[in-house]
Amino acid sequence: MDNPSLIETRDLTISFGGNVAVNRVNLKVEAFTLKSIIGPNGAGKTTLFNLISGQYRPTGGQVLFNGRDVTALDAPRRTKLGIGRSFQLTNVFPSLTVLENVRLALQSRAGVGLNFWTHYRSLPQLEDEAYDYLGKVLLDDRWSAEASTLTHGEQRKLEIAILLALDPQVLLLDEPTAGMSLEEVPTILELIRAIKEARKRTILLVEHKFDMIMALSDTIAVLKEGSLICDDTPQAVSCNEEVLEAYLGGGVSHD
Ligand SMILES: Nc1ncnc2c1ncn2[C@@H]1O[C@H](COP(=O)(O)OP(=O)(O)OP(=O)(O)O)[C@@H](O)[C@H]1O
Repeated sequence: MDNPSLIETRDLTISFGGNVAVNRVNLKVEAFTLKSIIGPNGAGKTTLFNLISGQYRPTGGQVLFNGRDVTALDAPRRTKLGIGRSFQLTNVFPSLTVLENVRLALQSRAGVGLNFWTHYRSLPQLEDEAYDYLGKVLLDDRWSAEASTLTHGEQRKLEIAILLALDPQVLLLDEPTAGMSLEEVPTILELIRAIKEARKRTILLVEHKFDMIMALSDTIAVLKEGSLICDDTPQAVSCNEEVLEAYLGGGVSHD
């Protein structure tokens, strides 16, 4: 038998009241590739992410990770398996410094937990490593700042550094550059490109920035009103009639 896709959804569905936000979506994400999920506003992109990461339970269908059915697992268990998702602020401790936040992620990955004292010897090493992760998102110069004092763009960078420090097999990036200044965007773009080119991680990306999607994606999945209407190479997607129609009729945001 062929190797299973790293992530697969089968007829994945969720409704909120009468509103079917994700409708029988069959998606395959191959290991070490970057797939973007696009679609007009309200198409179900973030909801699909929440279903894959375990934040939402589907009303129908399955999520498989490495061939294993993980539909019944909650988000922390899926994170442990290797499905990592950055959440705006929910995994940032506002009163700790930027460096401490990343160090905590490294400690949780290493299973060191929050007990600093019994493991004090490893702290300098973890701090060096945390500092390196901050360097990757160009936030090292803010290492000593309290997280609550960061600008919106800096907070997003910190979330990405935390996610990288957790070292998941799959990175779910939901609009990683949202709220960033124009000068900050290229850093994140280059970081995602470097992660992709290292071919050690699999990336699922929701983005509205079209140029970024075209430049980075191996494949692009297009959602419209909760349904998957196309999943193909950037070139094929860009000339797909149904996709063009979905956007022309659906009001794509060009931010
Ligand atoms: N917790 C929820 N309760 C009720 N409805 C929800 C919930 N989460 C999502 N929805 C609905 O699901 C649909 C899809 O929303 P979703 O945020 O996934 O779209 P999106 O494609 O990410 O949109 P955008 O590009 O604007 O971020 C919308 O109609 C939204 O109102």
